[in-house]
Amino acid sequence: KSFNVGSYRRADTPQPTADFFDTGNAEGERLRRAAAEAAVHDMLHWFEHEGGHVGILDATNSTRSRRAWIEERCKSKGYDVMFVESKCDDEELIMNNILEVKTTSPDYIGQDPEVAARDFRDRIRNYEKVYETIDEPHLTYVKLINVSSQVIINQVSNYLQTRIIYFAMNLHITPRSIWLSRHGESEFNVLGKLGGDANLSPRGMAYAEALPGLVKGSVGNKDITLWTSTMKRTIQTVKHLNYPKKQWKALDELDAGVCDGLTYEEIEKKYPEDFRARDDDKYNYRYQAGESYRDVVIRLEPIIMEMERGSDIMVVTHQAILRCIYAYFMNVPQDQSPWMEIPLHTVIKLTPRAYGTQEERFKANIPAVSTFRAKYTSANMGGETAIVDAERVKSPIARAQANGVTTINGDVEAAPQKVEAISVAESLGLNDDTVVVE
Ligand SMILES: O=P(O)(O)OC[C@H]1O[C@@](CO)(OP(=O)(O)O)[C@@H](O)[C@@H]1O
Repeated sequence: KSFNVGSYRRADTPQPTADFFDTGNAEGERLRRAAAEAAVHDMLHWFEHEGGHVGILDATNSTRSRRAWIEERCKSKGYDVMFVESKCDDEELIMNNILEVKTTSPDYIGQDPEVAARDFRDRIRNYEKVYETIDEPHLTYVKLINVSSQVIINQVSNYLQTRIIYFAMNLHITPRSIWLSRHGESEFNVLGKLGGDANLSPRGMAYAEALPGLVKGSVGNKDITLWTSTMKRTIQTVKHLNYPKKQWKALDELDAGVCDGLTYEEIEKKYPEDFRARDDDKYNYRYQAGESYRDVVIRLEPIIMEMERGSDIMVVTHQAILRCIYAYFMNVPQDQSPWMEIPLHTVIKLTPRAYGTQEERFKANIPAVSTFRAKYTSANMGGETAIVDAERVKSPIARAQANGVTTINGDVEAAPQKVEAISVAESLGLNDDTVVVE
């Protein structure tokens, strides 16, 4: 979990000018100190009382005294500290950073970009006055110079620290985008069956044909690389795209083990306990002889690392895999990520920026079944929780879907649990125009 001192400071001082960061400004110093103390306090509280494991204190800890204070606060509670310093003296990189900050930082929203750029330069000068690069021999640190053209490490002693170094070395700041799509609708999707290695349905093939046109506008002349899983449905989906292609086993769909090839309804009948257990904790539930979302996240590590290292990439893969990749870039909590709706026949474009990832969606006008199934609660039976769950999802169609009705471009098709779907739809006040159950 990240504790960004800037956002604590913004609670009092949303858009300070550069003078605020001058150490001669007593009030600025006091407020900055208070923000840092609040962030450290919350981080330690999170470790002690909320089961936190790895906290990131995101701040300009750029003096020896500040680092000593952080070390003392953490060590006194028994927590290890590792510092990551990003040092930059390459003028071009600094200019790029200023451009990025003035367009995306909440400190400069709504301001004249030129004024923002000048102010940020002055702020850097104020930081420089007191800056002491990290070189304390006893501290654990990684120092990245000019992004990662030089990397200095010190007192590294455990596995997690080496992973952090590896990750930091793969980061870059060259602008790029990532296009994500599920494969086109498959024959298994139409039947409601999980897993397998089915071919695309005729509508899935139509999506494959439409894909070049769908991405053309946003990809333009960029040299993108196309990644798929090793499964037929993703390979068939990229058939008409003319970019270099690479297949990754690590992008194959979550392995449903003994449930592979079954529908959700069949699983519920055959393995009722498993079915419930998965709904209770979908992130951690591991299919018998198969995988959990947690397992998938671990096997995706090399993919994520390559994505961080690389340039423009389009990834065509599966529902569960896309949930994990999307959650990584969009910061979706673990317990929510397996329940996200990632519709078929839609391209999601993600553009990582300094202060968060921008998202755009391009929907092909080709109908597809919905493979989304909501958590099994008494909501499915139209009970009290139906109301709670229904409020969580916004539109009437999404509400119907969340309760087991499958949607095709506005028409609602055969519901897996027809009777429940009708009663839930009625209890939600959906009218005949919205819900058609065959
Ligand atoms: O974790 P849940 O929500 O079951 O979603 C994963 C499922 O999505 C599916 C579709 O239902 O992916 P896919 O589109 O790759 O076929 C299943 O194969 C897979 O088991």
